[in-house]
Amino acid sequence: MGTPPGGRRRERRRGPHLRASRLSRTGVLLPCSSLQDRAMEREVQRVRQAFLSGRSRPLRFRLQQLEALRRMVQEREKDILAAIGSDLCKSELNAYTQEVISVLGEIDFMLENLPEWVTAKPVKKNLLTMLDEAYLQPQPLGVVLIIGAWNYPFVLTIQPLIGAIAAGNAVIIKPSELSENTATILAKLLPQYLDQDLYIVINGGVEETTELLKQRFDHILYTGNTAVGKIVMEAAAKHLTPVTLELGGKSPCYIDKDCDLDIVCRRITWGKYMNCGQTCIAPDYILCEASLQNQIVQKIKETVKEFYGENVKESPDYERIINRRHFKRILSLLEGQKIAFGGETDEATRYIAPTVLTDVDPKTKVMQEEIFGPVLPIVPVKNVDEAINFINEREKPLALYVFSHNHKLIKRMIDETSSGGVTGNDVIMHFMLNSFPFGGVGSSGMGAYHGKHTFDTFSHQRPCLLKSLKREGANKLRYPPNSQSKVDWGKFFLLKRFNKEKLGLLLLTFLGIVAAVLVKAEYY
Ligand SMILES: NC(=O)c1ccc[n+]([C@@H]2O[C@H](COP(=O)([O-])OP(=O)(O)OC[C@H]3O[C@@H](n4cnc5c(N)ncnc54)[C@H](O)[C@@H]3O)[C@@H](O)[C@H]2O)c1
Ligand SMILES: CCCCCCCCCCCCCCCC=O
Repeated sequence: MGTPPGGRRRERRRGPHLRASRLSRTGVLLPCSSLQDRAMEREVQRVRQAFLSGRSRPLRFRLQQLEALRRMVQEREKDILAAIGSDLCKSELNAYTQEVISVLGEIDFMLENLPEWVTAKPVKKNLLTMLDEAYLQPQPLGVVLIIGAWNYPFVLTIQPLIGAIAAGNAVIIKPSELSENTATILAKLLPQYLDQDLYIVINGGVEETTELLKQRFDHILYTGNTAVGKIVMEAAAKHLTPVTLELGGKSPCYIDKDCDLDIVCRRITWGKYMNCGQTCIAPDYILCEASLQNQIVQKIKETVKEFYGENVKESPDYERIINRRHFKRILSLLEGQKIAFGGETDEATRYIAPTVLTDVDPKTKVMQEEIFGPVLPIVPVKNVDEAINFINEREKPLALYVFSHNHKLIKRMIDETSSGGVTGNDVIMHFMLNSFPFGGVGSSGMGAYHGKHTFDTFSHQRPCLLKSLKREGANKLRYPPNSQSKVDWGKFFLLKRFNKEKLGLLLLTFLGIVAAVLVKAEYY
């Protein structure tokens, strides 16, 4: 079990940390001044120089760095779990299953598949290129910036890093300052295991992030809220830097009458109250027929007792809200609502009990913003049609959940709505399958990562066509002066069409057969 949240004492510690406005990299602290701005620029330059040295590119080097990262996680596991524990009041066991497992799994997956992914892939050729070499070569983008989130501060920062290293990039990692213990441990450990010039950690708050975003990167992957996502994208646009935005939204959960409510409520309770509701893909609210409401409340209540015991506050499996700002924000969502159970809070420890709200009016505040806390509103709807309309009238969510024995209903819900990802008859679990791209759509984000998708996000698929300086006769067809005969040849080569009235038809046909045979021989 990590250090319990220190309430006011911890809040005070975080204040000066931000005001000091320090750029800390491997323990380097700088004064708050324009000197710092130039220091930021120099740091990015230093990383770029390291990238330009070319040493991040060889497969052997990437594999070594990934192995070193795995060693770091294994050797310093206790320190990492303690840091996550202190930030979110999370037990070591939960920190391990919710964060460390995914990181280790992702590293293993990369190590296993990277040799194949980095290999150039031949592409299908046409008649114009049949004698040439044509392939796609994945190449690193350059210097990428990863801005991590605080709610799963380890996995949401390190998982993108794994793919960025695998793709051969240099990386600047900016952990969230809200999860300050994890940010500190990352700044301490990563330079001990990874190349210190290619992969650096810059810690700081809004001021440092703002300064960092003025620099030029070759890609930015940001995880966090939609408002800051827009700031990141605006800053990136100044340099035409591509972005991956892993944002949030209100992920709906539709419960059909035809289902096993015991199991449904157990799965929803797990996904909603894990990490005290601070999960980007947690079910945000429930849509169901009014007749189901009371049963759902009763079953979630029973499950909460089964999971966390009589006294949730004492459970090692129940976390706390990250800071006082978010604690107060969540409390304000309860105003005027019918609390079916839960609702107990403790400001000193930022505890909010697992809470369910019933008969929630969609116009109230709790239905206007992502909750990101352990509060579960139930909004009654007449039927699945109304549920689909309800979802489609709102911003596209990061996740969608639908529970039913009726497979056709689940398929219909998928066909007629849009969201980043979907899990049918469960919650959260699509995050755990790394063959899926993880990301949002519309206001819940753009781009995606996990597994090969992270490698692709941080790679440029470079089309390479290698010709010979011989065979100039055929190339003359495209040089001026143009003629009808050249156009006919062009049609033949590119459109596989030829003018039947023209002489030479027989010759073209013959050439076509020869070309087809050659292409086949070249391609297979
Ligand atoms: N899609 C995902 O994978 C994913 C994962 C985790 C969280 N999220 C989303 O993140 C949100 C929760 O994050 P939050 O809203 O509590 O974050 P927050 O408001 O607490 O701050 C997020 C970060 O943004 C930075 N920031 C704030 N203002 C800034 C500015 N003007 N310029 C530059 N940087 C600035 C802060 O330094 C901080 O590190 C939720 O919407 C959640 O769904 C998404
Ligand atoms: C023992 C079984 C292991 C299964 C573990 C499932 C853990 C789920 C962890 C979910 C992490 C979710 C991260 C979501 C990102 C957005 O906030």
